Amino acid sequence: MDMLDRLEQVIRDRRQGDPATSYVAKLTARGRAKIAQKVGEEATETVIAAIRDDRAELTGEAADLIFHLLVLLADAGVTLDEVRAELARREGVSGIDEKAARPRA
Ligand SMILES: N=c1c2ncn([C@@H]3O[C@H](COP(=O)(O)OP(=O)(O)OP(=O)(O)O)[C@@H](O)[C@H]3O)c2ncn1[C@@H]1O[C@H](COP(=O)(O)O)[C@@H](O)[C@H]1O
Repeated sequence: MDMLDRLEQVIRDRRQGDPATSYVAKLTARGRAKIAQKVGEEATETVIAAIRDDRAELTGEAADLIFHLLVLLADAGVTLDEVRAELARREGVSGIDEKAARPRA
């Protein structure tokens, strides 16, 4: 089990926790739109750090982005293994295009 798998498990465990003591529980209680908004904010901060060429800031913002994306995926019931399977599928797609990259329903 790698770091991301462990974090995914912690997020699953904390979702129904006490919002007073758990950030995951607090953000989850605010609803899907708020979680998605946070992902958008963290993505923007990641982009800004990359454009500024600030390596340390980019690393921190990337961690924030991945964490919030995992919270969003958990809320939507999408697992990291499903995302891995999609990426693995694309490994076999030559000259990937938008249609080929889109997950199959
Ligand atoms: N990786 C993280 C992680 N990264 C960032 N954050 C929190 O994300 C929040 C982001 O701060 P912001 O100012 O953007 O958000 P905010 O203060 O809620 O303000 P709003 O914009 O939402 O109104 C901070 O409170 C950070 O502490 C995280 N909180 C938790 N984790 C992991 O999740 C696990 C479970 O956390 P709890 O649910 O708190 O137990 C922890 O053990 C960590 O491994």
